[in-house]
Amino acid sequence: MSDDAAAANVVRGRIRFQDDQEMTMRLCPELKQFYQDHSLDVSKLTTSSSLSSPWRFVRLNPRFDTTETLELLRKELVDHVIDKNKNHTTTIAATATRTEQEPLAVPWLDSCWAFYALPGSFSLASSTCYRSGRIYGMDISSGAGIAALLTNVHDQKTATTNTTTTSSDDKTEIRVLDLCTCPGLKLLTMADYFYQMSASTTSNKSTKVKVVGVDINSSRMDKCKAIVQKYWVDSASPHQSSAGGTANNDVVVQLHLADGTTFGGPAYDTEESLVFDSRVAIEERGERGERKRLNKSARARHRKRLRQIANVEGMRPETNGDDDTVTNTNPSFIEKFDYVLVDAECSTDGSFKHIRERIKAEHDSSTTVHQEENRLLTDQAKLADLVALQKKLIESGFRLLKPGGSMVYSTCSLSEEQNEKVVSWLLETKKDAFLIPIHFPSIMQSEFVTEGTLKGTVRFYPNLVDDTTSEPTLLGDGFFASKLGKCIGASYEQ
Ligand SMILES: C[S@@+](CC[C@H](N)C(=O)[O-])C[C@H]1O[C@@H](n2cnc3c(N)ncnc32)[C@H](O)[C@@H]1O
Repeated sequence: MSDDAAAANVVRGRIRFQDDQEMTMRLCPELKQFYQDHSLDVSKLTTSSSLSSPWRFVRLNPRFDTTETLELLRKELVDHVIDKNKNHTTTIAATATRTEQEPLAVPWLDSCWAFYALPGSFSLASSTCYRSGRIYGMDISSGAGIAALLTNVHDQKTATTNTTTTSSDDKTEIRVLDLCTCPGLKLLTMADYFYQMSASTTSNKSTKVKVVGVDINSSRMDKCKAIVQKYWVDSASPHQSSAGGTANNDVVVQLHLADGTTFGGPAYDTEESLVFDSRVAIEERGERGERKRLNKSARARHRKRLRQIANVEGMRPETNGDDDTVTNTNPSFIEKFDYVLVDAECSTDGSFKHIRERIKAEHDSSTTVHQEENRLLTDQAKLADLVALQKKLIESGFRLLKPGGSMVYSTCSLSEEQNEKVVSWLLETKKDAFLIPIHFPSIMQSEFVTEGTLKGTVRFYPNLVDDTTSEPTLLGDGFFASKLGKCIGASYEQ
């Protein structure tokens, strides 16, 4: 075997090299060292175009008929294959594999999450299903993080029919917080999960769910608002909406433009931060019949309505339950949450898109943003600032978690400093915090999904293996996830 051929072999967590690429690009030495230190053998990298997943993952929007969406997707995939093969004389049936023509259900995640894999070459931007909001583009590793947060059983092979832990009949509201929410794909996954639960419930007593997203970045928040509305989170279904049907008020989505490290604290002003509420969007759509750009007076009414909601629900001093006296030196002024996601700002070094951009940045002086990102990994002072922010975010998320609730801390970094060490820090500083093991039995035997260096956490390494076989495993991007619980009551074992 030649050296190049040997390099093309994939071992755990390593990037696949293609020896037919002419141009070899190299990372700056520090960055190269970083990846080597984190199990990514990047001694030689090919052109940026080769550094991508064989798969593109999508999730189906439950507000549309899923059989219909899958049928439409199938047609789009066939067109895609025709397009790819149009310069070849052989027939499509002879050249296209099943995996190219079928949306493939991800076998290792419960089907309630509706994740499908499409060929990596399929363009979402030109897909009608995507443009009409029938499918979301979302990596499967991120999906696994949400499954870990909202369910106890994470793996398809062991999942039972009822995976929810939340549909207790005597509970009136489930509260979910996404502390770093933009652009909002995980927020939508959570809202959709509860939407499906409420749509399928047979109980007369409906469970109300509030999903609250927080982010500090205003341009990302604008994008998030657009995404939330694109996917009809503020409606039962696009068909029902255009036909004047009922909207879904059981799952409310709220967005706050705010600093997650102080959100809900004493000096915190909900009235200022609330920028979207799905109930207001539903009311406005009811008045106007369809979504249009708001004019000046409509914008003023919109602000007023949001303020009214914020006033009613916002600055509510919490009751002095015995749970808070121990954990909370910074009492919260909003009701606490059953589920908290802290998908923290990170150095993004596990993500395909960012790795690609990083490599380009090292060779192209015009891409200064990504050169700056590269420095995040190699400049110790910048890394320390980032870790300090992550600690504040995880601490804030834990402060806002109800005793008995669950929280996921995740990043798309492979760095221990930003992952296991942040979680260990929280466990050491909060006496009522404990780790809940995340387990995906069928894939954790694969070379790309392992337990983290902290027992019970999980690491997904970016999967660049061309596993487009008849029974592919379907793994995605680099990701780290940990699940934490909060003890109930003041007297607990340390
Ligand atoms: C990894 S991204 C989140 C991705 C998002 N969870 C999703 O699935 O679409 C991290 C986000 O954290 C936000 N962020 C950074 N510092 C923050 C802070 N102090 N408070 C709230 N959000 C913050 C960034 O603006 C960014 O949108």
